[in-house]
Formats: sequence, structure tokens, C-alpha cells
Amino acid sequence: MFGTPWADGTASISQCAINPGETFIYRFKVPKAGTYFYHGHYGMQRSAGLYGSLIVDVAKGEKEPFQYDGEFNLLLSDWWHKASEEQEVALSSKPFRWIGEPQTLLINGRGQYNCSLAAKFNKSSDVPTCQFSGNEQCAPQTLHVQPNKTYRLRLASTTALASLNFAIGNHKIKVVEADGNYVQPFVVDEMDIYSGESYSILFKTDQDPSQNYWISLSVRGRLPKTPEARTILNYSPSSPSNLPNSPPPVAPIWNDYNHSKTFSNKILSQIGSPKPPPSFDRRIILLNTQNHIDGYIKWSINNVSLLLPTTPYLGSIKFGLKGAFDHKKPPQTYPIDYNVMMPAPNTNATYGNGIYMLDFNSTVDVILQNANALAVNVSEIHPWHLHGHDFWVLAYGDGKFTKEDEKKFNLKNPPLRNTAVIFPYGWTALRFVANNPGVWAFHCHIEPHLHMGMGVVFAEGVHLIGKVPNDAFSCGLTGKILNHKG
Ligand SMILES: O=C1O[C@H]([C@@H](O)CO)C(O)=C1O
Repeated sequence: MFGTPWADGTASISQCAINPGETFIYRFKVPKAGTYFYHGHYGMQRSAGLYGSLIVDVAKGEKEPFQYDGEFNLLLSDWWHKASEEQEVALSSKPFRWIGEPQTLLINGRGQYNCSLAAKFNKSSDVPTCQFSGNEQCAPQTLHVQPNKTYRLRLASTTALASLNFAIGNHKIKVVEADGNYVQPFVVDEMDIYSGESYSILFKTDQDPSQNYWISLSVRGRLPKTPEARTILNYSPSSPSNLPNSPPPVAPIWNDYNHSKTFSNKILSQIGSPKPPPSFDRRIILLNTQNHIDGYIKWSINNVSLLLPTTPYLGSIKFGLKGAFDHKKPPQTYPIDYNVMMPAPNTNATYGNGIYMLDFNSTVDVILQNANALAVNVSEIHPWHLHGHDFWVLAYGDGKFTKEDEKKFNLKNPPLRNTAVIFPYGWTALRFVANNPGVWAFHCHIEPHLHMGMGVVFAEGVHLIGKVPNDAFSCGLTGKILNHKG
């Protein structure tokens, strides 16, 4: 979002939530071709299915740095049989009730949960084979291909919780784009995709065309209780109703984090991509912990759990309102003697809505520091997503980040992205230039985790923003002012 920070869609941050019956028009520039998606950013509405793909084509006369004969778009998500409002209530209850694992993984909104397409390959389970004729609304969306061609597959994950692994049986995949940025192409058998991420991959239809092949989606990073979602790669002239003869791809073990780290470390920027500034002006270290507040379970960042204000920051800063949020600076780091391998010794976190004011055009380093959650020996994956910017992913590391770890930074060809994971008990170092006037959310893209406070807010150059459409600010204190003015 460049030049229109009020069109970023984050309730309480860039605008007021859109009430039932209201209309809000998002008008914005699309400066960069790539694979994106949009979604509701209020409460847990993304979990409820409020999302869709957003693909930006290359401008007329421009070319992609790779070629392909056809293209498919797969939006990946997860699904619960309980309504998202009920989930919100459970997460905000005392005692805390966790939402559990999703009932289904979805590929373009279609999945299987009480049957398996590949049941005949699974000898140990009594799950029946799915009986789809192909016309049902829930039948998997088959990918029809011609032999000996190259296809582009656009993948984006809007999952509420699940980290995913994606594979096409018997086919290699070449990764060429990540989060709307071209990457140095590399070939893998399968790949991870975390919530908030998008990719383009290329694959060649170089297999026996008398057969069909599996496309599989499985859960990573959490003990999977959710069956794999499948669809079929259908080679012409083979019939789309022929289930593949080969067994489906074997998913990597859910907690094989080294496997995931290997994949993440393969992602490098394409030659000629913008390089990061060689040094930073400000470093913010963000400790990710799970804590209690008054008996509620929360996620907190440097011991502060984000509780959004009723007046959107963008409006309250623009209008110069003092009382709309806490103007104290949130903590830049965490206590030096904190042991990230153990549950928080002081599990009493606080709520907060302060924001990190960044100097316009300064270079900011963020070190995301993972830690133990509330239970011993538990540390989870968190995909962090930054609004309004791409950042360079300088390094992933294990344990507690120290100054020595700066040596590990890749300043030569780090990938530009808008989402990056922290692995259990690890850290991830990001760098970005605060060159986009606005107020920007930076948060764990796992929907229940954001709901439980796992986010921070950055602001820069707000004084440089011109006239903001009033209908973004018709709530809270800005709403009162606008009402007065009539
Ligand atoms: O936020 C979370 O809460 C639960 C668990 O930690 C507490 O029940 C879980 O698995 C999460 O990811």
C-alpha cells in the first residue's frame, strides 16, 4: 500500500471496521506484479473465510523473468466446523479454551475430512475413499494439463493456524517468486508455505501422460490431527476421474524443523534485486512469549500483549488526538538475563497499545526472538507479516540472538518478503527501510495468535500523508470530531 495507507484494511490501525450495511471502497495502486491475497483484518474474520486471491499482472510490454505455457492459482486455507465467533469467545474465556486443530485443509475452498482420495494407499486407516463424481461443490478442483509443458502455479496461504507442506507427486517444483518478489530459482521435491506467504512455482509435465498425479497438502509444525488435502494433476488425454496409481507424496515429519529451515534458507533474492542498506539506524528486538494476564492466556511481545484501541491510530495521529492510545514507547528489547528455553518466570504480562514511531527513511532491524510458550518444552512456529513494506530476511538462527550473530547476516542476496517465520526456540533477523508514510501492523499471521495479542504497530512519516478519506475514521474519537464538523 503506497500512497494510500488508509486502504490497508487493518481495523483500529488504518481505518474503522466496516459496520454491517456499510460500504468502504478500497482504491490503491498496484506498483508490483506478483501473487498476493486479500482478507478481512477484523477479529477472526479471515478464519471465517473472508479472503481471496489478488494477482497483479506484469505491466504491458514487460516480461516475467521466466516462461510458462499455462497457469493455475491455488489458495490454501484451513477450516473448522465451529464458527469463528465461537472461537473468539473460547480464546478470550477464563479458563482459556483452545480452538484445536482444523478439521480440514482446503485447496481453493475444497477439502476432504471424513474420507480420503488416496484411502487405498493407507492400509492402517479405516477412512473411506471419497466418492466424488466431480460436479459437487466440494469436489477437488482438478488441474488439467498437457504433457511436455511448463506450468506456473501460484500458491498463497491464508490459513488461520496451519503451517503447510505442498507437493506434487513425481514432479519437481521450481520456486521463482515469494511474496510478490522474484527469487533466485531453485528446485525442490516439496515446499513449506506459512500463513501469509505466497509463491509462484514452475513444474514440467514430464511424467507418463497415461497417468494422473497427486497434489498434497499437509500440516507442519503442529502434531497433525488434520487429514492431508488432495487434488489431482490430470494429464491429457488421461481421464480426470482416474485416481493416480502411484502413492501420494510422503509429507516430511511435522516436527522436522531442520527440513523446514533448509527450505527457508534456499530462498534468496534474484540477481539484480534491491540490496539492503549495509547498516541499520535502529534495532528492535521482539521477544515472543505466551503469558497470563489476570488468568487469561495471551501472547505477548516484550511482555506486552497488543490490545487495539477503538480509534484507528492513523486517524488519531493525523488529527493530533492525545488520548486515543498510550503514547509511551513500547519496549525496544527484553531483559538480558531472560532464558528463552524456559517458560516465562513472570507470567504476568500487560496489555498495551503503544506504537513504535520510526524515523522516516531510517533503516530498521527487527530481531524476532522466539521462546518457550507456557508449557515446558513447547515453542511454536510463528509467521510474522509486515504491512506496508517488504523486508529483507537477513538470517535465521537458533537459540538466543546475540551481537555475535550479526556475522550470520546475509547482506549480499537476502530475499525481500513481507512474511517470515520464526522457528521454535530460534530467531529471525529482518531489515527494512521506513519509507512508507502510514501506520502499519506487524504481527503473527496465525489468526488466533493475533487475537491473543501477538502483534505490534509501527508508524512513520504520518505528517507526510495528505488528505485522508473521512469514511475511514467514522468511529471512536475521530468519529466524534467528524460528526461535530458535520
Ligand atoms: O496459542 C495457543 O494456545 C494453545 C496452547 O498453547 C494453550 O492451550 C496452542 O497450541 C496455541 O498455539
